[in-house]
Amino acid sequence: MSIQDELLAAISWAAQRGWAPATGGNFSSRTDKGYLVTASGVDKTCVTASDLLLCNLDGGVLEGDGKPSAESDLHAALYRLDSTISCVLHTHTVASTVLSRRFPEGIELSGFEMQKALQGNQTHTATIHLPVVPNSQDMNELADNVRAGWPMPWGFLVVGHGIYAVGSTIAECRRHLEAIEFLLACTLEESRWSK
Ligand SMILES: CSCCC(=O)C(=O)COP(=O)(O)O
Ligand SMILES: [Zn+2]
Repeated sequence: MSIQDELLAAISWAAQRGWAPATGGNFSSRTDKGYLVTASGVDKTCVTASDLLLCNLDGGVLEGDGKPSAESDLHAALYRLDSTISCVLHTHTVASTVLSRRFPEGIELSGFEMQKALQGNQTHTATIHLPVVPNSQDMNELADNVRAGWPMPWGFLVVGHGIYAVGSTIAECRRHLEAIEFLLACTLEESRWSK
């Protein structure tokens, strides 16, 4: 499968799960010339090849019509920051939005078997830290917030905004995104126990 087709499949997969409501979310994959990224403001449930733009690593458009994602410069910053990142998938979900507002200093996870889906983890007994960074409409500032907490091998949350998952392949990035979302859904559910 081509990178373009694999990225389109990942976008459709995420959007069908309701993780990209109201045009929220943006998705990209590294290519030999830069990265392919979703156009801004498109309905992510029906993205086609014409909704993808090819950008260079400074975020400049090389090919494609329309405007790249409003958050394209953050994708570019991530590809520049870490040469092992080949895919960035960003979603807006209820669990990530609520928990990033509740825990802006980051989220500790332990005891979940699903932690092992996050690269480098072999046991549910470890305590792992899911980083949360402050939101900004300025992508340079948002990228600075991410750089301040680097490395973030699976991705991070942005306060009141959503999940940015990263991976060395599109498949790994999908696994990280799904695992993070699952772990956050469990954490949100558990927060109801004390009520
Ligand atoms: C509709 S949600 C606000 C914008 C946003 O956070 C997002 O992820 C989508 O922006 P894009 O320009 O990539 O469509
Ligand atoms: Zn967003």
